[in-house]
Amino acid sequence: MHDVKIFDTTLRDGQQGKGISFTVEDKIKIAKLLDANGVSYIEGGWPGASPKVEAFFKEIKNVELKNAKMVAFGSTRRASNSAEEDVFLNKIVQSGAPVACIFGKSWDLHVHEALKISLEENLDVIESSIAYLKKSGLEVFFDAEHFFDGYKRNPEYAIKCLQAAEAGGAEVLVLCDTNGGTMPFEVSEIIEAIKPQLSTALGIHAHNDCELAVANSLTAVKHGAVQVQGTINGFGERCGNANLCSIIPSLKLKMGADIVSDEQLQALSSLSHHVYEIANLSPIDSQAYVGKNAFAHKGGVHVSAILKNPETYEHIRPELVGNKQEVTISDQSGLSNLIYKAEKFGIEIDPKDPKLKSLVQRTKELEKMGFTFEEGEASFELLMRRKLGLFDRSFELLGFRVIDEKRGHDEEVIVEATVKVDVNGTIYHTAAEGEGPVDALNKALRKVLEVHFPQLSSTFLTDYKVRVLNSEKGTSSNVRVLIETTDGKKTWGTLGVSANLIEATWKALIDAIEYKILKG
Ligand SMILES: CC(=O)SCCNC(=O)CCNC(=O)[C@H](O)C(C)(C)COP(=O)(O)OP(=O)(O)OC[C@H]1O[C@@H](n2cnc3c(N)ncnc32)[C@H](O)[C@@H]1OP(=O)(O)O
Ligand SMILES: CC(=O)C(=O)O
Repeated sequence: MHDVKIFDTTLRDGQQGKGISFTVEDKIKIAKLLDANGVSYIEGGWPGASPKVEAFFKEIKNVELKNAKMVAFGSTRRASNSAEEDVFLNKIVQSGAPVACIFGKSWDLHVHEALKISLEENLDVIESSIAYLKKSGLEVFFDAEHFFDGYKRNPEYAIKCLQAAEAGGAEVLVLCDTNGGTMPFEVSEIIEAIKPQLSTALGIHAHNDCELAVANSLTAVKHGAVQVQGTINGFGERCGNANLCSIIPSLKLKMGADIVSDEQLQALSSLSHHVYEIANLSPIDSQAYVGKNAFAHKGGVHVSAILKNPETYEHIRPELVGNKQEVTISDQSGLSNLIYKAEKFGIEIDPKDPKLKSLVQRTKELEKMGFTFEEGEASFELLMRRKLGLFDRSFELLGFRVIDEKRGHDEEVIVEATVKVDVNGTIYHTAAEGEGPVDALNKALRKVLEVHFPQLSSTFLTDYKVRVLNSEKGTSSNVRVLIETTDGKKTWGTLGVSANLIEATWKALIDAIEYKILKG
């Protein structure tokens, strides 16, 4: 495989995605991560477009980058002025970035409709803009905007635009699928058709409007492209840009391109999550390679096979990209799912133990009632231990009562819970007020339990979700309550199902507490 360079545009095109806005500090953090992860070029933004971009370029000069070069983005010059006079081209030069990437028109429609200049004038605009940046000492890439659409309408003119960029001295001619509507077979055909007419290296910049940006990028590389532009997690305008979190492992593991080291590849999942966190977005669990579910197995047939050999249902070992294998428990589980989980929980089992078969059945019955153990794994571990005779309750409930009292439209609700429990033969009766019924119950219960089990004092609820299961029954529907609890180090999920919201909550709460007591 020929040499391929990764060009990241998360900080420029990625930020053109709706809902994504990075501060200068965010951009510095991301640039450092990209550099550490082996990216060759980092496009920092369009100097002159916003003061934030200029502040970024000023700030990034103080950061020592080990792998990557900074790139300043912009457009070809305005037709009404020379390149030397062009405000934006001069902003690129002043940014201090050693590399410039400018976009220019290669679709005649855009020249006529958007720029409103002649086709000849546009060729001069492209060549003179690039020549000026080259003369200013920069490495220059030309983003041929709408190249594939332009080529399909007027191939001669689209090629002339690339040749004008070549004449100006561009180091790489980047073919842009700006509207994201090109098919991979078109990318193959068009690249093969233009190659003989050019002597400059090609790059690819694909958008994801047909969910093909990654496929188009890899196809372009297969046909000789030496630069792939994309963004972390595929952030970008409309449906996003080509996702580098898929392109990097595909290039390295499937196409043999030596673009990042093994260690950098292992940091990919973490890079993806960091960038989501900085962008204040929730990660997409089903994301290829780096998503939480990318190697999660649910069907019993799959789990049975991966226990024998993971290659049966995994296209790569998850550790190569810093991800991990997971097995979930559901109504589609078989004995193999349970065996896998038992090992994970540290429970020694005899696979022939008939209790396991009855646990598979019980799991399916509970799932039918509305339990989803995929999210309530701690509840499943307790169920498994109970079924195998490996778990005794730490306390017995003798009763609880929750009172909600409201005495007028504008009055606050007063909530009080009383709890009666037996701990090691001693009976306790406690009461507490709370912000709501869950809070009051939790407080009343903890008054007793934290005395006997001090480890509980470090635990608190981080999430509480309620889902109505059979909504056609209206207010008498079953509800599922999912609780997430943490002790600061570990987080675990528990659940309860009932037609009564308080009862469903109680079950989830008790499992959360029992789980912590069990784990010490
Ligand atoms: C495919 C891409 O993603 S390209 C990058 C797109 N990103 C952005 O646009 C984000 C940053 N942009 C901006 O902040 C602003 O658009 C600016 C500062 C660049 C320009 O702002 P304004 O001068 O107010 O112009 P406005 O945004 O209304 O229109 C864009 C202008 O650029 C011109 N233009 C578009 N492409 C090019 C090009 N390749 N070369 C030269 N001029 C171009 C348009 O014809 C239009 O000019 P006009 O005002 O004479 O009609
Ligand atoms: C240049 C660019 O961002 C595009 O054509 O999509």
